[in-house]
Amino acid sequence: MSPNGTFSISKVRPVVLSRIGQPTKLISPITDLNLSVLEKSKQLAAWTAVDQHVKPEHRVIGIGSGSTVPYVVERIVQLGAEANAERVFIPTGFQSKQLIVSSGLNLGDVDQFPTIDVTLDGADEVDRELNCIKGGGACHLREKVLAEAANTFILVADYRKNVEFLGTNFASGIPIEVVPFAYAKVLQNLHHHLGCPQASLRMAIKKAGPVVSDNGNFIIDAPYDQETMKTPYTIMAQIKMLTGVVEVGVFCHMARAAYFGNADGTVTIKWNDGRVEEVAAQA
Ligand SMILES: O=C(CO)[C@H](O)[C@H](O)COP(=O)(O)O
Repeated sequence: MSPNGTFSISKVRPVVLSRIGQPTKLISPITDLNLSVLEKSKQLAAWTAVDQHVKPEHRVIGIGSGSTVPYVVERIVQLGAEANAERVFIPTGFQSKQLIVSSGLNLGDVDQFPTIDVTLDGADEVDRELNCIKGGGACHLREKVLAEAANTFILVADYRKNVEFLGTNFASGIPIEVVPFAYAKVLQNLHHHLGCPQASLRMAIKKAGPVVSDNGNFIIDAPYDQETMKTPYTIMAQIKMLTGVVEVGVFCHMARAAYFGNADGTVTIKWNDGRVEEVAAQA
């Protein structure tokens, strides 16, 4: 890695190391010299996940949202026009729809294809049991539908998202999509009945007023203490029961594996059976 934070190697011999350090399988070489360490880690996670989970026989593929997912699409495009000709790609929102279309891939929707072979998506944070926070980009309603519709749901993220307990680095809280007219009532419930006095309506940056989701709804961010976040299913279920809530950005027991690109060029893979693998590219 160069002092300015970019990878300075033009090509490396790719090797996958298992947990006990034995080479097991080849992965993608590092070839792009211009990406920052953070971007490279996202790319490594995404490419490795595509290489391991997008199978030749897969026909319906879910594409998630965020800044890591473009590398998923980049890798899928590299599989070639012939490999992708018979496939249809299902987006989780406006961003991934644009990505699919601009990449020349076939676009579908989940109402046409309610069963998906594999969905690959980003995450705001993932804990040791593969529970995750999603919705930093306000797409978690469609993301959860595509995660549930998928036979295999895979998370891709950079090293900052790999945590023991949710809420460690992602401090803004649990994203909650609510129907607009109910937002004040949901906030009141969170403040007074669900132990979250800091819950607030997410405001837009380059627009006056609140963030509006792709579904025309508002987003509330609800930060909870670490003790609460140690049992994310409980708080997720309680929030979901509030009338006016459309979806909660906590996904429990859904992912088969999470791929985290690391700053040193390795990838950590956490599996839903508790295994943890280290995948390394060696010069
Ligand atoms: O949940 C999401 C959007 O609602 C994204 O998947 C999440 O925010 C991760 O994004 P990034 O890859 O940019 O870190």
